[in-house]
Amino acid sequence: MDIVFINDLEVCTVIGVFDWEREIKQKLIFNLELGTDIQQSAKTDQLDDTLDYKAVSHAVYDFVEQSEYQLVETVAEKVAEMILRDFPVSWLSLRLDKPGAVSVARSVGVKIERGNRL
Ligand SMILES: Nc1nc2c(c(=O)[nH]1)N=C([C@H](O)[C@@H](O)CO)CN2
Repeated sequence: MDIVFINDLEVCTVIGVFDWEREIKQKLIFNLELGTDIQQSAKTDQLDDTLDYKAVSHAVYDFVEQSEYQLVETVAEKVAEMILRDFPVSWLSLRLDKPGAVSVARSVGVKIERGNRL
């Protein structure tokens, strides 16, 4: 299995459990490892034959920007479901940071793995 990665994708969105958090937008940062097969595209040198990291990045950005979940867990799960459904990805690792959410920590968040490693 090969990996296409996306680092430090930032999205401002409604996220959080407290009343004040429903009134503002906060930054979420995504780091993704996407399991796919890059061998065909390496032979043909054609974008159509690979996982387009630009297309995935914009799909994640648009999905999260329009979402209004309370927990980072839910955002992570829904983004993982969308990627596995809409792109040629068999397995993924997703780290979601909510920087500044806890005053005594630089960042907090979740990391999940979904799908099957081929
Ligand atoms: N495991 C989680 N813990 C907490 C979350 C969360 O999404 N997952 N969220 C909050 C609040 O929204 C917090 O980010 C506000 O500072 C608290 N704990």
